[in-house]
Amino acid sequence: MQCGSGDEIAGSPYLMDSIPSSSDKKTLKSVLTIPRKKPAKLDDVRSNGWLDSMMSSSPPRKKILKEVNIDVSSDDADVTYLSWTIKYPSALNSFQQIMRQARNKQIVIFLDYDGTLSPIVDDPDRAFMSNEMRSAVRNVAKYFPTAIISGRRRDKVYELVGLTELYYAGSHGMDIMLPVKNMPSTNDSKCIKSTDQQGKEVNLFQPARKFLPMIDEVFKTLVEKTKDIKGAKVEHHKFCASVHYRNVDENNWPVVAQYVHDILKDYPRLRLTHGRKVLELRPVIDWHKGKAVEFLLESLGFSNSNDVLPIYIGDDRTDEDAFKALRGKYQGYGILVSTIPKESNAFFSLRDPSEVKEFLESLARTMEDKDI
Ligand SMILES: O=P(O)(O)OC[C@H]1O[C@H](O[C@H]2O[C@H](CO)[C@@H](O)[C@H](O)[C@H]2O)[C@H](O)[C@@H](O)[C@@H]1O
Repeated sequence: MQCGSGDEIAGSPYLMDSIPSSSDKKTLKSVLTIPRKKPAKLDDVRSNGWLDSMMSSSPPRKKILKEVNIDVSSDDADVTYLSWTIKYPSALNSFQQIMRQARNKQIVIFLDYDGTLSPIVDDPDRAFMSNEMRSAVRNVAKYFPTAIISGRRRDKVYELVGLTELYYAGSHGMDIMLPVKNMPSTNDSKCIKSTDQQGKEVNLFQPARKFLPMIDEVFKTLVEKTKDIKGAKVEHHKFCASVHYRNVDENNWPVVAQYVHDILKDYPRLRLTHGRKVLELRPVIDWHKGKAVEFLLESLGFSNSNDVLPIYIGDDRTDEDAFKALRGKYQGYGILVSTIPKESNAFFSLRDPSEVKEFLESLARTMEDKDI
């Protein structure tokens, strides 16, 4: 990726005041997308590794292979992928092995949403899951407790999935809804009573509640700061906020990053995580998708690790916390969804949401066959 040099962007704060000559239309186009008031300097994000992380986040498969000097002919790409699956075998090819491991145990399914149940698309508001995927999830939930653990806000992910029979955790696990009977300690200050979409009484576990006003404030600041950056999009996820740069001209990525970096300096109790072409600001509390998985397992009555086989399917860096957690006490299986080889704490792999659907269908079919 070509990032703009510091000089290109660190000139006058009012770039539009000096219009380039008509022969330089390309430059004009890129200048037009640069915000009028930009951060004073971009040095921090050039030296702290943020830009490298942003560049390597969710790259197209061809680009990655090119960057590591692999000829991008599809045959070679397939060979590279196949050798990677020696370390992270396909969960489809390993299905019988997984089933053998699950003998006499209760399988519990955890699913990430974006990139796992729905394909990655440019507009986060249009990341819909297919009806076929919805039926696959519905069928699997008939036999196994099933939870969705998403970076999105809980009500949004519920709206996208639309299945009442699942457990939902939003904001990277910082907002978990459970039936009243499942909440371990209702006296806990992190738990509050509420009602679900059907008016049923539920408990909410929200370990970052006190951060709500701070996230509101940061969200507003982010919206204001990035409003002139073409393609930038800020999302409020209740307990965290996201700044998307997927649709921002690459020359402006340092500007986006520096804004976020500058805001974080004013909020030492927030930290940054990188997702797929998204920067996420979240509370510094020791809570993430891995903790949420452990919390759900305990709340659902599976604290005896010998009785349960948890399976977590996800595609993002934030899912790594869950993969890592499953390698501990529970000896469960993380399944990484990826079309490109990458290092992971997962055990198995699946290429894309269509393989996720196939895997879920196989799980449900195995149980249906037992029912007959
Ligand atoms: O934990 P997840 O359910 O995977 O949520 C992670 C982030 O997903 C969304 O962004 C990602 O998907 C978008 C739609 O395909 C895509 O446009 C974006 O580039 C991806 O980062 C969501 O919008 C984020 O806020 C979530 O944190």
